Amino acid sequence: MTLKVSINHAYDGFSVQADFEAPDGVTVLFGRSGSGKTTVINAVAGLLRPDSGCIEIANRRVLDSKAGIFVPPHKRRIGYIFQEGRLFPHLTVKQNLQYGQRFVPSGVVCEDLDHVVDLLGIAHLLERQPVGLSGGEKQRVAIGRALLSGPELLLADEPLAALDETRKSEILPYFERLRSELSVPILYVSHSAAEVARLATTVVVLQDGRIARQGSAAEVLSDPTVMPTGVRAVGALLAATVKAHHADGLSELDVGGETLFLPKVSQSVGQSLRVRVPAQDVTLALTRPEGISALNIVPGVISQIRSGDGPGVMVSLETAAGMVLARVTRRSAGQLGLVEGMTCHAVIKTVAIAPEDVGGPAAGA
Ligand SMILES: Nc1ncnc2c1ncn2[C@@H]1O[C@H](COP(=O)(O)OP(=O)(O)OP(=O)(O)O)[C@@H](O)[C@H]1O
Repeated sequence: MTLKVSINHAYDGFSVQADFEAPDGVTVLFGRSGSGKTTVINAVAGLLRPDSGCIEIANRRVLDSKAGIFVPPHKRRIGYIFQEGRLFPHLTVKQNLQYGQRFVPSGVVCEDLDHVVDLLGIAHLLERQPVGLSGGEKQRVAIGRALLSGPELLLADEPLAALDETRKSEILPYFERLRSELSVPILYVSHSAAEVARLATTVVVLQDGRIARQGSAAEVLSDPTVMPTGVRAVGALLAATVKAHHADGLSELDVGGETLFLPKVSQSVGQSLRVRVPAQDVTLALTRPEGISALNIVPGVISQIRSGDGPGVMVSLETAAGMVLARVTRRSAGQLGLVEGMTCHAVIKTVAIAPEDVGGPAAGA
């Protein structure tokens, strides 16, 4: 099932022009505040009628301005997850979930309540009222309600934005499960590189109402020219497998034959995962360093050196583990004589990799 969007919409002083396709999996609409993300997602939901354009959900045309087609929101077969759960306060969790089921069109086979409850780990909450639930619990119920409405597309507008870091990391694995266990595509709005790294199958970057780039999470996160959140968020996305967990709190990963030690990850041995390695946490050395505290040293060949206006340069290193990026100063690059084609070593501090940089499985990475 695919979502196809081609819309134009103008406000006073700002216009949005977006043309993209969202295949199965999670498509993240990635952009700064005010770049037009909500305008696009609201047009898909039918909450906004764009000036012109076409939108297709699973081969059904829900908008065609030329043909005068505009399917209202409740007939679009969309599950919408808002920033804050928006549960009905007078209903129990179970009743909130059952409310979603009222919208399943007759003849449509939909997710089963028990399966959704299990998927989201909310069985123990079913008889509770929303008032006592944590932000993360509310959001899981809201996801469940959206799933139970028999959607052909899930829309999530910054669903983690209202949560603190702990709650965010509690919810992210559920979105990962939705991505791998359901066939419903998800259009997910975010301005967080970590969420893109964890979830995105495809990324659509919006800048000033226009699509600046569309590609895989690995491609977008490694391109300093399109990163909406600035150069500090640029990094490589590596596909890894858990090899072992050690008693000293480290996990050992295999990344294309290279070994990477990280603070203990939650995945079990044999599982695949994605690891985001921020470019600014990578140091370069011309020879394999010795007597150094960093545990991860990965050799590679410099494939690209990009410089912008600032003091830093972005060095891409082709390694057995995949492309690793290092952000170093222009001065260091000059002193080391870095040039494309040169062999050097990426030094990655274990503790620089945060838990939110690690997710799994690695599908679509
Ligand atoms: N109803 C409106 N009338 C006029 N301008 C609007 C309207 N809605 C949005 N805009 C403007 O359009 C631009 C894009 O807004 P939009 O909400 O789509 O961006 P966004 O990327 O979702 O931002 P945020 O992450 O802050 O929600 C902004 O400059 C906003 O001020």
